[in-house]
Amino acid sequence: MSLKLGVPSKGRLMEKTFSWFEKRGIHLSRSGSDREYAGRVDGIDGVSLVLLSAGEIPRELAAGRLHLGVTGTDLVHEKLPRWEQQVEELETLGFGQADLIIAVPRAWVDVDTLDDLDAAAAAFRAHHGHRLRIATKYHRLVREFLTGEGVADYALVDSQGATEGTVKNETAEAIADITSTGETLRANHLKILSDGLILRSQATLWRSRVAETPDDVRVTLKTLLKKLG
Ligand SMILES: Nc1ncnc2c1ncn2[C@@H]1O[C@H](COP(=O)(O)OP(=O)(O)OP(=O)(O)O)[C@@H](O)[C@H]1O
Ligand SMILES: O=P(O)(O)OC[C@H]1O[C@H](OP(=O)(O)OP(=O)(O)O)[C@H](O)[C@@H]1O
Repeated sequence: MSLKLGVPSKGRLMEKTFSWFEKRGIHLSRSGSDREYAGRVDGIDGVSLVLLSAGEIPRELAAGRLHLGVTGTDLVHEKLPRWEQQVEELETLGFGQADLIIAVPRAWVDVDTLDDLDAAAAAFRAHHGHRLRIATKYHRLVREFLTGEGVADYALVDSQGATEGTVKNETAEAIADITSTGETLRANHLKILSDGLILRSQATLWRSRVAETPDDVRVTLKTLLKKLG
């Protein structure tokens, strides 16, 4: 049996993950055409590369179909309830840094904190007859955070991309999304609440706690982790 290593199949996370491994003597590459999601591993025997969406890596680790996987902290915490029981964080990789935050329109001059948001939400409901809408793909993390902070009078609306645009498009009044440089927020006239940081995320190497690990895989894992330092 081979050790299955899951890596994001495209974009910045894939390229940076490939270079991170390369620096440690392990060459990961996509085999075949640009559009073919098959991979190869040179520099160590017994490891198969599985290329898949960053968002699916947590589930595959938790199902034991991957032994190791690279994906963001945000995706593991969002997708896996009690994630510590299912995966072990082996190493943070120093890229893919992004903050999950709550942001509101810059024009809301009286709303700078979660308390202000809570007050605005009550006023919004009284005025519009429905709850203030927060667009996000991070449903679990946002709910847990707002419950902990005592904010209750809102509704989450699902947004799987271009989340900052939902305010302009009038499908939400506020958003909870990842920000890195802050450019997308600025371009969409949004501001982060001063106490609206939910989670700091970065690309991380995770080990499945449930994947079947026969002796040959155990030996490969040991060799690999030694190389990765
Ligand atoms: N602007 C950014 N800068 C740095 N990291 C980011 C940025 N946006 C997202 N990320 C991180 O990259 C990882 C992958 O996010 P992304 O939303 O692209 O994955 P995904 O949902 O699997 O995408 P897809 O389904 O399109 O492959 C997440 O951990 C996220 O925190
Ligand atoms: O703070 P910034 O540097 O501007 O980066 C933040 C943006 O990056 C991510 O989007 P992505 O490019 O992955 O596209 P998406 O909207 O389809 O998720 C994230 O969802 C933000 O929209």
